[in-house]
Amino acid sequence: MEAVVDATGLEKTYGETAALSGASLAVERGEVFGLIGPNGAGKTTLVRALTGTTDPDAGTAQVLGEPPTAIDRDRLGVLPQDFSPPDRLTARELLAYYAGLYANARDPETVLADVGLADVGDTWYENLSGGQQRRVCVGSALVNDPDVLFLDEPTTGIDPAGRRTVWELVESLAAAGTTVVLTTHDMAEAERLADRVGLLADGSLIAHGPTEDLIAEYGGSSRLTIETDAEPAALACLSSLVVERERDRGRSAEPALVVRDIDPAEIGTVVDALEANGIEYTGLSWAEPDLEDVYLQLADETELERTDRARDSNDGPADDVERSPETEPTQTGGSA
Ligand SMILES: Nc1ncnc2c1ncn2[C@@H]1O[C@H](COP(=O)(O)OP(=O)(O)OP(=O)(O)O)[C@@H](O)[C@H]1O
Repeated sequence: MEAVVDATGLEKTYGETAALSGASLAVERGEVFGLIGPNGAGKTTLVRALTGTTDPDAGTAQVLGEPPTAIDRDRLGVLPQDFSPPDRLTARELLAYYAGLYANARDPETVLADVGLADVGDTWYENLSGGQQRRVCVGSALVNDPDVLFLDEPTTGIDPAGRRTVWELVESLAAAGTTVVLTTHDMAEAERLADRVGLLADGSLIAHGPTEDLIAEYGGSSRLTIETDAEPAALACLSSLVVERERDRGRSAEPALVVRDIDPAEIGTVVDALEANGIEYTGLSWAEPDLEDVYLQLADETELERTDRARDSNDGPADDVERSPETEPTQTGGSA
């Protein structure tokens, strides 16, 4: 299939900082590609290199078969992370203004409704809430009905209902054939929207693939989390299972007991064992691994690698240093 976005070996350095260090990626027509990665990983720089708003120091990028600076602007939609339109125009006027810049723009009224802002269309941009402002920005990025749409953290600051509105909009655009590249820190957003996800760390794509493949490869096992004040007794009565004390991300800052690799059908056995031993618990939740597990696993590996590299450079030449298998990169500089 034809790659609509095609980048190889992109490098970009700001002073001492390597924002991109050999990033490669290929996105096919009609695909939604989600870019995830820690703060400072290089996501925005990659989007900027792909949309012609920054020149890479090395490497090549093509969008729709052209260098990014040569693309017909009617075919490209870009929502920068820090887009700020004029304050003293209403949401409706802003969308009409941006529509007016293109030969074949969508009807701005339809776009206003699509981003869920029909009832605040006459409010000045400066008086819209942060989430409403971001929705106007999303609308203005796609008002030209682009063939390729880059969205840099499109839903930051948008409430859960508004986020769903934007997700549905992206889904309907993708269904109609628009190629979408989006960066996000919201793993649910990447999991829901992206056909493929790429994890960027230290300026290169260290893993990429369909979400389910990444979860199968890096996500680990299912877990049953048990919150109880009687941890020693619970550990003793569940001694036939693999139980560890872990922080259950997203719920409580306190570590809890976690039974790993457990089938939902076995939850009853655990509950029976706890009750038979008179162990009270305040919470019991089961979860399958998801993209957040992949992210945390790979981010941990990257951190380990970075520590390793720093230690090697302090120790002198790395050639004679033996690395443990746990700290080997999972995939480096691969092309998505
Ligand atoms: N114009 C610039 N001048 C100097 N340094 C920059 C510039 N743009 C980016 N950087 C640096 O390059 C690195 C990558 O930044 P980038 O904004 O691409 O990361 P990101 O993955 O988008 O981060 P975030 O998730 O926080 O948005 C960071 O260390 C950043 O400080």
